[in-house]
Amino acid sequence: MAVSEKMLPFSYSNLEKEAELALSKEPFTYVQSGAGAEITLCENETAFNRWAIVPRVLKDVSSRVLSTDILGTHLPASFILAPIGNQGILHPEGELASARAAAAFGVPFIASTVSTFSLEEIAAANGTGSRWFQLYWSSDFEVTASLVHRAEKAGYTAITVTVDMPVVGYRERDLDHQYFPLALGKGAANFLQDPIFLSRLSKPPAEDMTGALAHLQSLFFTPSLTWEKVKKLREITSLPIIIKGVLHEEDARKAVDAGFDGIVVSNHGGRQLDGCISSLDALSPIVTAVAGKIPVMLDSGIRRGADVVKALALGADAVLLGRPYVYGLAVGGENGVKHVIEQYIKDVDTAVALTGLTAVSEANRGTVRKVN
Ligand SMILES: Cc1cc2nc3c(=O)[nH]c(=O)nc-3n(C[C@H](O)[C@H](O)[C@H](O)COP(=O)(O)O)c2cc1C
Ligand SMILES: CCCCCCC(=O)C(=O)O
Repeated sequence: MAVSEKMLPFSYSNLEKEAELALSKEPFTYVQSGAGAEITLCENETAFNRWAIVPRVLKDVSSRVLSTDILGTHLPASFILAPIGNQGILHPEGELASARAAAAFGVPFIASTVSTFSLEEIAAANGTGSRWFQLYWSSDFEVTASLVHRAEKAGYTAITVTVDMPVVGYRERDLDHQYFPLALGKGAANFLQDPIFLSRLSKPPAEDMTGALAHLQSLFFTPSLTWEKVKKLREITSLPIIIKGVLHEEDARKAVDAGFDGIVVSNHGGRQLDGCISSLDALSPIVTAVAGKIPVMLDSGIRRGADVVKALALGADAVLLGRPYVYGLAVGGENGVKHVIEQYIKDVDTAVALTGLTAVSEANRGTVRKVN
């Protein structure tokens, strides 16, 4: 029986196990692992267990609204697919398969700067679906601007700038394997098709791929990035700009003051600073600081429908789904991602009904209680 015909797992843990069977150890570890001792990776999930939903009964939940709109983008079940780079290490169709699956359900897809396929190829696969572009700020500003302009032209409707990677996290298990997909060229498509990037090379990639990838590595990180510099994005795009990777409420205030349009509370799935706060624990002070001025989204640790309800109850406007959908990709390509999306929609719907809500917008602080 072909993988795509097999019954795909419903539980996150079985999906992860199937992905492990489908992949060789290096790419599987790249997705599964976190930084350091993986305390934060683990905390991202256990933080959800410290909150319990306190359901209401006899509320007539026969009709339920799961959708929300964020910055002009419709989210059918209050989640978006998170930017995940290098998806070609998981399946030959990589982001193309994920973007097609997202479009089939009308779920927005965030394409990473370090995708295996270029943002134009992903846009073509996503078709009439909705998509945002995730930006890693390049130390060559003209390359950054070029990526943003290409994203605008290709129908991306928001820019999500990830700010939690001034340097890469100390990912011990990837170091053990000496496995770095960016260095292998698995996330280079956007650069190798960029006229400004290409103009910087002394030889075209076809003649010197090693040199092209070395140049990419040399401009990829910008540890000198500041609020002042990132504000320059406003001068080069009229699209909404969302800051991803905020954990401190003071930074959330700065994002509002700097005129950004949204925040993603995220610790990058525990892949950057091990020992930092879980996203869920960071959420409430940020929601208070932002005071409804801009949307607040959350990722890192969303594994089931009840997690979505808990995040919304604690003030998130929507969530990003990360590892689960790329495990689906590894196990079954486009069908695998479709399966995961379908199950999350059903699971959110079930959790909403059993919480006693008729719409996700009804989730509030009274929906949950801190239990330990
Ligand atoms: C394999 C992998 C690659 C990732 N690549 C990116 C990326 O290119 N850009 C980005 O902003 N975040 C990236 N992230 C972080 C995700 O967007 C998201 O914050 C994280 O997956 C959330 O944690 P969770 O998957 O455990 O829920 C990546 C995460 C994983 C697991
Ligand atoms: C050199 C590290 C680049 C990593 C880009 C993808 C990503 O964000 C990740 O977490 O992995």
